Amino acid sequence: MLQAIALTRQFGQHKALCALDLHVGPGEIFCLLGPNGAGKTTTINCFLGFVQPDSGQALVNGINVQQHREQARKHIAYIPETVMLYPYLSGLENLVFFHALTGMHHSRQELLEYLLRAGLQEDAVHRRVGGYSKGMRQKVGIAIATAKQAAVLLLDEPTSGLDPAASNEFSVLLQRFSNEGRAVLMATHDLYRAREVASRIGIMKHGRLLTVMDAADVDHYALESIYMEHMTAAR
Ligand SMILES: Nc1ncnc2c1ncn2[C@@H]1O[C@H](COP(=O)(O)OP(=O)(O)OP(=O)(O)O)[C@@H](O)[C@H]1O
Repeated sequence: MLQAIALTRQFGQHKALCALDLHVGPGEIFCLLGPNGAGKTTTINCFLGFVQPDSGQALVNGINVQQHREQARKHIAYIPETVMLYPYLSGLENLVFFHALTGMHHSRQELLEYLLRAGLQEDAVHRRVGGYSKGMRQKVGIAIATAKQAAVLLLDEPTSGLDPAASNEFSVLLQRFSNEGRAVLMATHDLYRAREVASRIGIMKHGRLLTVMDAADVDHYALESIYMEHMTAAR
């Protein structure tokens, strides 16, 4: 569903991505770990078509993003670290607005149900988003993503700043995405959450994917230890 083939991108003299190969299949949750500047966001931005690779390919459902950006984007839902919403509109009004942009046509009632399924409290649905917490805004983001019914979900540090309960609820929602056969690629600094939710975990550094492991094969301590080994190694 998601494939990076020798994805390479340089900014000035700096190599942000060095021949990155990555594959995320249907129903998989792939968590990308790595220090600041490792290239996680650049990878996601290549799949979104925000960044053009110098060489290599980013494929979404077999569609080359660089050649057919709009077509590829139809298959993608994206949740950034901070979901940008209209503060003077309610959660439901935001969802109605952003959903209309996808060209799909769910009824208001159906969209309301998407919001509730994303975990937004019923009494918040009609309140202005300006008064929402970060976790509540993320839930609207999840509802926008689920209502789009995209095959692929891209997330860039979606749980940063969420309290543990909200972060846990977020994991449950990701699991639901995965159970529906969607592919999920999530960049995160949260080793604990990655271990909890991922099917596979990749560690990036200096634009390279250093290792990929099945989450089931490591416990939290082992993951932290593998991560630290890579961070302290010369390369
Ligand atoms: N538009 C840009 N112009 C110049 N350099 C950039 C640009 N985008 C990314 N970079 C550089 O590419 C490298 C990788 O950045 P990227 O944002 O992909 O890292 P990251 O792993 O997501 O980091 P973080 O965990 O801090 O979000 C960094 O050195 C960054 O400064």
